[in-house]
Amino acid sequence: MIELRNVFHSYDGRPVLNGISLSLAERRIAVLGCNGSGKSTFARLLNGLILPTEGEVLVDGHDTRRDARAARQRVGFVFQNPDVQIVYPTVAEDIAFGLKARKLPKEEIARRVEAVLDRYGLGRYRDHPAHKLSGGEKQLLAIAGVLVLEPHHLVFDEPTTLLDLRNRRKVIEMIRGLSQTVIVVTHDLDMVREFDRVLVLEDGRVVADDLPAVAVPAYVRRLS
Ligand SMILES: Nc1ncnc2c1ncn2[C@@H]1O[C@H](COP(=O)(O)OP(=O)(O)OP(=O)(O)O)[C@@H](O)[C@H]1O
Repeated sequence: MIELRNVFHSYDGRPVLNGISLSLAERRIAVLGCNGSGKSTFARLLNGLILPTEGEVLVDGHDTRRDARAARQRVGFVFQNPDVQIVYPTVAEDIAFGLKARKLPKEEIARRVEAVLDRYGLGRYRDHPAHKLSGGEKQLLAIAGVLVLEPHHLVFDEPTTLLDLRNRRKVIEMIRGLSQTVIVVTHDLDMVREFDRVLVLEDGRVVADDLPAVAVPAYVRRLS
């Protein structure tokens, strides 16, 4: 479970999140909101990429400030743009990167990389230059590179925004098949219809927190 306790965040003294308290335990949680409402800031607080200006974020009881490493290892983060996440020349090397950083034995790294390549249909790209993949394939690679680390929770920041229809479907399928808790920031209202919970942010506050059937229409009404 990820818990936010009276969380505030400001950039250079300008408040962006204003006193959010939530327990996130459902398997599929979406975060909706207009541009600038604070969604990315919210998402980044969940794995300690950003620390709250005030308040606390706890990941399975680990405080992202005091126990940053343990908190971070539990929450995988997938950025909107996979280019910021892909750092190594080939697909297999890129997936292995996070495991090497954790100093796991070579055999275990090889085993886990192969398992993820197979599972997500990336096997044929094993030795392929990562920068030559299509946008959708890059997004799948970025997700695979996070999943290989076996996080308990996954945060996606607008995972389908840059994708065409076919790749959008692939990524949605991939997310659907995950066993972890998944928190997705998105503008994709279709994707969230099957989720367990939808949060709507406005000016850094949660203005709706409900099942999709209730929260999505509430969000659409607020837009009009
Ligand atoms: N690093 C930063 N420094 C200063 N201001 C920032 C920074 N990151 C975000 N902001 C500002 O904080 C506010 C909230 O930004 P945030 O990216 O969290 O919103 P968002 O809901 O994800 O928006 P979008 O849908 O456009 O991605 C915006 O006004 C933004 O300009």
